[in-house]
Amino acid sequence: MELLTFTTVDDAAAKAFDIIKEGIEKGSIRTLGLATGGTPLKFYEKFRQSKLDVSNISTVNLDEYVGLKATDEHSYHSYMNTELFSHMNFKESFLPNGMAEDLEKECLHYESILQNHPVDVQILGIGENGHIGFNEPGTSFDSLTHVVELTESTREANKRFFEKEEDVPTHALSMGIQSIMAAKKIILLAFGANKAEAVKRMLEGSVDESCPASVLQKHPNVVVLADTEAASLLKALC
Ligand SMILES: N[C@@H]1[C@@H](O)[C@H](O)[C@@H](COP(=O)(O)O)O[C@@H]1O
Repeated sequence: MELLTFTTVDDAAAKAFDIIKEGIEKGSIRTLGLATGGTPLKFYEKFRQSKLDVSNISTVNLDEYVGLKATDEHSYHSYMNTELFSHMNFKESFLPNGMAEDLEKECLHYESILQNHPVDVQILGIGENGHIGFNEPGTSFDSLTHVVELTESTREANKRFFEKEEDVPTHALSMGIQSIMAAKKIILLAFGANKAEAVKRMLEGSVDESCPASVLQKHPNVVVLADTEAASLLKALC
């Protein structure tokens, strides 16, 4: 895994966008994997300001809450529309449908979308407990898209996007770890001191299902773009 550290989130987001822009312009990116949360917001700002032509590009998102309509302002559908999709001309964009009547069937359907749209570059954030997508600690490294019961720590961390913690959905649909690992390249963004422990476990800990992000040590092409705070516990930098 390659690690690049930056003094500002802005610089890290610019680097992430440069990698994506180059891949799109060279034609090596046809499908882009996208993430939500606070971490990629600056990256999306750079993306929408670029006015890059993405009419040949498909996108797939990592996850969606169960029980929120696409139009609900708290859904990841809404987040993506606001931050990126409504500003750009992507060919097509896919997110799991958290309102599907049969969630298990929806997971299989989403996996077939991923099979038909192999991800060239996947953007990832990381949870404070080392989760990627919504794959909480203990998730099998063999997992495909699945229904997840969110941990209290994840609901607590995400309550800032809602009026109150009770409003945070208890379940989500998430690409599995195996689905994420299928991407040809992964760019993981990590910002802030609250991510430092997870970043350390991801890069320097054992590869273990108790830290989902540690699986990335087994991927041949991962770049971690971190700010100095998120990288502050790493041995090489101490
Ligand atoms: N499902 C999302 C992840 O895709 C995200 O990477 C992570 C970190 O979120 P944030 O960027 O807001 O810290 O947790 C959320 O729960």
